[in-house]
Amino acid sequence: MEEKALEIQIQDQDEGEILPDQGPKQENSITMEENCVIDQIKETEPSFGEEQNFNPILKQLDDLSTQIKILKTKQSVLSDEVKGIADGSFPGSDVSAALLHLSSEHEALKKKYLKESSERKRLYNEVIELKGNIRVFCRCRPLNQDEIANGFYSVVEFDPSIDTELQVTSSDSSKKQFKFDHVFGPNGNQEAVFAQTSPVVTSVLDGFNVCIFAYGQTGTGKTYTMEGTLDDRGVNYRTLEELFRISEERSDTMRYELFVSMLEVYNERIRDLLVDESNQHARKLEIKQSAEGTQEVPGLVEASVQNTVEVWEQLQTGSRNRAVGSTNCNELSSRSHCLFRVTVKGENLVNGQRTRSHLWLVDLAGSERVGRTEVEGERLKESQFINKSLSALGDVISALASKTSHIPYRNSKLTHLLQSSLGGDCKTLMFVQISPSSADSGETLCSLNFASRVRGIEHGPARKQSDPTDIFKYKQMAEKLKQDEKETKKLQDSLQSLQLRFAAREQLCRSLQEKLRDSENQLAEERKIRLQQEARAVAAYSTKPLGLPSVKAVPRAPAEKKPPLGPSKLRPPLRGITNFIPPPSPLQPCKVVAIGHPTLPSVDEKENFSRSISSCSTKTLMRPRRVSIAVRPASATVQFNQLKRRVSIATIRPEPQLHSTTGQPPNVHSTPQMPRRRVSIATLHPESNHGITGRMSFVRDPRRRVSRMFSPVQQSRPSTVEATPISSRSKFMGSPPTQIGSWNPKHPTVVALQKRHLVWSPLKQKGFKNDRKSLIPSLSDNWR
Ligand SMILES: Nc1ncnc2c1ncn2[C@@H]1O[C@H](COP(=O)(O)OP(=O)(O)OP(=O)(O)O)[C@@H](O)[C@H]1O
Repeated sequence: MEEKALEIQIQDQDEGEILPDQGPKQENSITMEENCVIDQIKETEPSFGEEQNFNPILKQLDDLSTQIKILKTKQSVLSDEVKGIADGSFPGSDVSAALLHLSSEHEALKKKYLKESSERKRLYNEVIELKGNIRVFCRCRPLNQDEIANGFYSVVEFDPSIDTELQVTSSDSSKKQFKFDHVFGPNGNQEAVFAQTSPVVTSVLDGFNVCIFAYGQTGTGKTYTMEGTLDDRGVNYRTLEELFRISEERSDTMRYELFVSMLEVYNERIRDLLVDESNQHARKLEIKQSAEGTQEVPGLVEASVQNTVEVWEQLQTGSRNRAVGSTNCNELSSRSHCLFRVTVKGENLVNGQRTRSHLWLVDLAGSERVGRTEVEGERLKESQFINKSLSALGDVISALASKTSHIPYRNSKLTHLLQSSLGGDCKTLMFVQISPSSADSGETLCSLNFASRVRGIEHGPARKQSDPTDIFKYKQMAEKLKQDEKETKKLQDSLQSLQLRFAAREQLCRSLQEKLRDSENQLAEERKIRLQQEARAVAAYSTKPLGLPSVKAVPRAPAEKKPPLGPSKLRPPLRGITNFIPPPSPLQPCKVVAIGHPTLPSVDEKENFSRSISSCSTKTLMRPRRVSIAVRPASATVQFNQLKRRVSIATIRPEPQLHSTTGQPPNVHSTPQMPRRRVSIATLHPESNHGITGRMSFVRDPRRRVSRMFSPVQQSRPSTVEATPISSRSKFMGSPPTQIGSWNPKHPTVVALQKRHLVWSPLKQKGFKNDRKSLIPSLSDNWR
């Protein structure tokens, strides 16, 4: 015991001696302690020091003392070295500067790397999205021995040059074509299948949820595709292999941890397949929503896996525990949905960012219809549950396809579990497994139709990566676009109607132009005749003795009468006429008194006026046939208009005596409320009592335009002339009236002048595409 204590003491002392900060002082104290210990031993051992009683322990001590001395020497050398280093042999400022530079460079590179890494992720994700976040592959197994033996044949055709299409001949011999993201024929091997699958799978390492499931009739190869065999591994194993490979590749910058779980949904119950059957009863697994909004199964075993060997072990364990039944379709038919979940936890070693994502690999139960499997009892119940969950899957897919606000994920355990992996921001890949056999053509068509529905889903992944403000902006833009479209449609409609109206107007205008031309010709003709008549009248008058004032004496030959115009000639000329001013007449203008003016001329004045009229009556014949009279209500003087070819319109105040003079009916509208209505004024007639017979004044009905014009040839009935209401604008614009009341203007120009304001030509309007030159302005110009 004592020896042991001594040994420990010495060891302690040795340890203490090698400490660099203990100087020579400590060394001396140790030496003293050593001597002291030797003395103590000598005391306890009386024979100590004698040759014959030499103790091997003491010899050992001696050796140790020598060793200690050697060590002490070494220690002193080392401490001298350390002192030397501290004094100045350590790398100097250059090295420090280089180190600083390197560390800043390292930081910059780190930043660059992070940026590039996130860009790579983004681009990769974009590629996947472009390919489709929900992708559907179709895989057809080869005909098996039984089928060949039974004489069944293949009803599925593939075109080797097109790997996205297949054709199925149904029982009624009709052919139906289907198109998917990829089609694998009976010769398609597991490698080829995984080559197309791997881009989706690796998204899980970038933090995206992924779901791959195999759907199809029993015995079509769902388990073969997902699990495969020992010699020919399926998607599950290959996926894990790939994940390990990539995580190894990224080990410099990322650290990944992989966990696997395996569960089964059997008769709407969740079973953990990594737990022995004996322990199952104590556990009841339920789906709960986590704080992050994902669906979790608390209590589900998550086995950590480091390599593919471990993965394969777990897969085997799960497969053993899986509920497998027996039906007519397939002896090893799985009667449950098998879900293999890989949880990937990633940590970015550069920036410390962490991710957690799930990859679901699902082998669904057979999709065949219940009637086909000829089962009863427990098997029937299983089939019903399977069908219920598969139809729930179909409903979810259908709701996603139609973009309804409510997706019925909770209608079955299967869809509830896969909620975060179907639609939305995850990647989904579906294998539709089919049998080529003619015996299964009905089921094959059902499966393909279901898969086509899945393929019809429009993915909406942009939600995940889009900025909410961007979404709002896009929404606003979309709404604006909608409104713009509506307005454009409205404008197009109105443009169309305007074009129709324009075409109608143009047509009308053309016909009016035609008629105008006719009228002009007729007018020219008529004027010629008129001038001849007037010349004759002047000649006859000049042969008579002077003092014959009355024009009445001038015999009027029937031929001199202005030939009446036919109805078609009543069509008024257009605006060219309204501005027509005839060349100044060589004759004196005829004075005219405005009737209805407050300062009516006296009798003498009237006589003088009558004489004047008589004297100029023949001259009047030489003048243009129409004169204009304008009466200004405020003016006290009689105004004579310059003889023009236009009829002016006067504004008349209500004058009771005027009515009595002109024999107007008492109900003529002359109320003060309508003093400014315009009326048309008639021309003179030389035979009038006052020299102004035939000149009528009308107060116009506010709702009707009334015009009255007397022609010299109509002198026989001046007082019976009735106001002729001008037909409405539309009437004017339409075909010429065949009957215009009791009074028809005989001269087309008169009619035109009365209505000139109503003439409108669309051809005059600016902005119309049709730039055909209207005849109207040119005619007008000519007239001017
Ligand atoms: N592409 C294929 N190439 C070769 N053999 C295949 C192929 N697909 C399936 N098989 C074989 O067909 C049989 C049935 O396959 P599997 O068990 O995978 O079908 P299943 O759809 O999973 O059936 P269940 O719904 O009953 O699970 C298996 O023997 C499998 O080896």
